[in-house]
Amino acid sequence: MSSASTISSICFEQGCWFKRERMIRVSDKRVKRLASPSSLSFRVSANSSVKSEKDIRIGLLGASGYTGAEIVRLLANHPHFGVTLMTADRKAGQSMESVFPHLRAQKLPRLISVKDADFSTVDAVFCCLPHGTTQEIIKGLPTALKIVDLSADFRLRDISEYEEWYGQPHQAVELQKEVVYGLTELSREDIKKARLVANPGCYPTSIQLPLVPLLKANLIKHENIIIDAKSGVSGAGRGAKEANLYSEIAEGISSYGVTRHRHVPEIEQGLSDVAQSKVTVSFTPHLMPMIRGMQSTIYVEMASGITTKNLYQQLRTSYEDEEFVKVLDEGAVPRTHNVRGSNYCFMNVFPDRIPGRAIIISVIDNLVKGASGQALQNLNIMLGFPETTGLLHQPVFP
Ligand SMILES: NC(=O)C1=CN([C@@H]2O[C@H](COP(=O)(O)OP(=O)(O)OC[C@H]3O[C@@H](n4cnc5c(N)ncnc54)[C@H](OP(=O)(O)O)[C@@H]3O)[C@@H](O)[C@H]2O)C=CC1
Ligand SMILES: CC(=O)N[C@@H](CCC(=O)OP(=O)(O)O)C(=O)O
Repeated sequence: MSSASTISSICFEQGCWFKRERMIRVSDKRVKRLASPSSLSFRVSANSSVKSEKDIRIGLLGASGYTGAEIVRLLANHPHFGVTLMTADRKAGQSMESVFPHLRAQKLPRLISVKDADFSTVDAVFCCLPHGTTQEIIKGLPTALKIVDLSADFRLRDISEYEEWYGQPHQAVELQKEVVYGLTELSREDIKKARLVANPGCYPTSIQLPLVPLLKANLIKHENIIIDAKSGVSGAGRGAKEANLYSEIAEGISSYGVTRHRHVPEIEQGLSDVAQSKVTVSFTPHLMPMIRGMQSTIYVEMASGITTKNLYQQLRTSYEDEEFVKVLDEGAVPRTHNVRGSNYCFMNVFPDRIPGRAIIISVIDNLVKGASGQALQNLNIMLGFPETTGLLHQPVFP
């Protein structure tokens, strides 16, 4: 690491001055490359003449979708990650500005097909492809790359469970063994060492964040957990589907995936791991007439002798040092409006009218903490940057 001292430029970030080499804790090889004066200035991406002055080159697979665009938006405020490679499917060949005019202020490479991408020109990849297409593609990427996959393709450890719930054979069984499930606040140490992180689904994020600390502390029962969850329509992606037309969504709500939503095994996997026994949940998602936002309302039975004050205190203690998970003041009701556009999860606990039961409400923005924000939080950790880098903006209200 001795060459790191040759790049000791001073940076101001999140209220502190850092020497640049303190923030870069990647491999020796990487630090050497960063130390070369020419590599510190401009780099040309493989697929266009766009250059990035930032020192980590990011590839974005599925950049023309909602989560891809959200990563680009967030990276505008990241001092180190510059997007130098972007792929699309139907929109390959187009400029990002034509697909997402709100991102026009950024200098971005043209969208290309995955098959034309040169991955030797990037340091890390966010994979924002539909589930079912991702295993095959990730399997072919250079092993030196750090990858955060936003799809569901690597979230389930049990291959047969994946095949049952996703209805297709797993294409990368060997790779699955090294995957770290990236619910950031609960797996930080593993994420630091990971090469491939499976970013959690939006519903599983909003549900596991409140339930994991309570199960770990044995404060709630493993049975009769009922989850009523609601999502904005952007959760379904940008691809055209009849069910997501304005006339189908506006002025109404609809349940879907009743009894068999594919997030059930992901939620149960996470909860069972901490409970150290099988936890099952009743989970019903709903589509709401809103663009972004997600609320999970969770009904639990408390362990014998436990009160909602105990649950509240446990959550407050668990998350007191967390930047992005906030347990609100007692009695305050979390609202999706208050986390919109941000990486926050707001939660609270309420006593049910029925003795022994509690109601937990958790809200996130499905596109940020539920997808792109948490993915950026994870890549920051994987590359040794402060995990809040590029994520400290305030929610947009209303
Ligand atoms: N939306 C959300 O709130 C969340 C999404 N996720 C997951 O993140 C991933 C991306 O979601 P989202 O951005 O919403 O999806 P979108 O449908 O908005 O975008 C999908 C992207 O993948 C590209 N694509 C589609 N099919 C293929 C293919 N066969 N080969 C290569 N590229 C392809 C599309 O290109 P083109 O536009 O050119 O067709 C587009 O860039 C999904 O796996 C989703 O489940 C996870 C958490 C939350
Ligand atoms: C509203 C809506 O359709 N939401 C998606 C979940 C989005 C998400 O988190 O999904 P992945 O597991 O696909 O990454 C769904 O229910 O399938």
